[in-house]
Amino acid sequence: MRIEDVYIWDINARWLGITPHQLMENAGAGVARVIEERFGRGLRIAVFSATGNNGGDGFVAARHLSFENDVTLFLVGDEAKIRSEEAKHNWEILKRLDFVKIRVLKDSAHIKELDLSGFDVIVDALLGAGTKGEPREPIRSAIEKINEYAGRAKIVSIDLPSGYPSTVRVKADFAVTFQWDKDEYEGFERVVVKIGYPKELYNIVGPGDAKFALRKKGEHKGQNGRLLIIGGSEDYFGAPYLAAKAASYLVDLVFLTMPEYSARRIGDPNLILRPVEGSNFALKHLENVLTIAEKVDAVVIGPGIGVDENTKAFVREFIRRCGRPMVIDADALKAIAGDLDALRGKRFVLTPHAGEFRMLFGELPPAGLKERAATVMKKAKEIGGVILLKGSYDVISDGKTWKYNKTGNRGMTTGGTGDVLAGIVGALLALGNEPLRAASVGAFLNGLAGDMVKEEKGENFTALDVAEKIPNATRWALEF
Ligand SMILES: NC(=O)C1=CN([C@@H]2O[C@H](COP(=O)(O)OP(=O)(O)OC[C@H]3O[C@@H](n4cnc5c(N)ncnc54)[C@H](O)[C@@H]3O)[C@@H](O)[C@H]2O)[C@@H](O)CC1
Ligand SMILES: [K+]
Repeated sequence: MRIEDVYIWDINARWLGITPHQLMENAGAGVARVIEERFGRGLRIAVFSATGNNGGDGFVAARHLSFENDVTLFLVGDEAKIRSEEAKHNWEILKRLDFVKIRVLKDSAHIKELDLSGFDVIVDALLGAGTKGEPREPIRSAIEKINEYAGRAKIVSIDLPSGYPSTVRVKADFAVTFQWDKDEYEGFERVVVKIGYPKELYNIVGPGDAKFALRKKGEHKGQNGRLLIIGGSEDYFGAPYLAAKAASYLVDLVFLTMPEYSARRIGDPNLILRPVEGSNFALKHLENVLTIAEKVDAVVIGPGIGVDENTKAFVREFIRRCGRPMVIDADALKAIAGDLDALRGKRFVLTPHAGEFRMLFGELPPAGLKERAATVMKKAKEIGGVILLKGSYDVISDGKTWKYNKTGNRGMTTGGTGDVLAGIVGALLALGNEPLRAASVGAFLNGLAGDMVKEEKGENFTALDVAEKIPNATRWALEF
């Protein structure tokens, strides 16, 4: 597991309603269970907790262990410094118990005098994932004290040997780590216990993914993404406009290239217009549009671009020659159906609904979520890119893994919400996100914006309403 995944899953778990209290209870109980399974019961056990959540896990473990063992809890530090609600809660419980002995060790002098020779097991809950730098006093003395008993008592660390990764660390027999065993932990034995994170976290898209995707990179104009939207035809100008409008809330610069005929109807100062002559895209525009694409970080092609044969040839050639990550949407999907070779070696997201999926791959996606995911994953693998299959649950895959998104509502069947989605995904690509993350978070934010509009207006709204709610959806995710 990567630290990044764990960060995202933690936030998404909270979004699903899983509380820090539940996690701490399961963590502490898991530690107690492992100790009793390995060493039996009727033991004399010392638990060393400091004032962070690692210490909080220690408070819970002490309570669970005290049912059948003789437990002493050593608090290293000042009880006023116990930080989180859940750790405080568990500390207050411990203080009400009469069969758990508590000793508060505020300074190193008291720790140095300790005699731990009567204990069979020492539980180390001093420092965990929140450690910064070498352990400071009085925790450092507590680590040294525990290490005096290495080989004599069993030493079990919670999450990490306290002090890790510095060399001043507890010499643990093993550490009990929680559910997501991080790859970067090494040099000590680990026993992994599950603490109630559901399996959905591997696949569901939530605010954790969004927070990660929306981190700002730079303070200067253009450093936070430049996006090009290619779309519009004699029949449509609203679709590319909606995509551009949506993207303009997320990136610094949005270039909109459209046939002059429809570009004339757009007067939005937030967008940079780059019209091409005539009423439809055709091969003669290719070099010009490729030159514009060189100046941007990502491209969206397709909204309202139409299905004129010359336009389709333009789309195929553009995709073949463009070196930027691309969102290929709407009519552009029609242009590449039957010529998926154009995608070879490209970084891209296709955004079909079920009908377009069938047009591309010759089969309708199955109905059940897992079956649907398997199909999307297989096709994504075949074409070497990301597919975002739109539906009541959106399914996204890069061929290696898959995600699904549950935000959104029936009101979003209104025309143009797909264009908004393409714009958001393009913007997230332009911000430097991997196509899988851009597509997943795009689906999430689009649906969330739609849900926010529904709150206000009911189910009858327009795609422009959705686009205009993107700042709110983004803020909600960043503040979650
Ligand atoms: N979802 C989660 O994040 C879960 C976390 N849990 C536990 O929470 C732990 C992380 O908790 P926290 O983030 O509170 O961090 P820790 O409890 O690891 O440590 C933070 C505390 O130690 C202090 N500290 C940091 N570096 C220090 C140093 N070098 N010397 C002395 N003091 C130092 C900080 O000021 C802070 O008070 C995990 O290791 C795990 O045990 C579990 O309860 C399960 C769920
Ligand atoms: K620890």
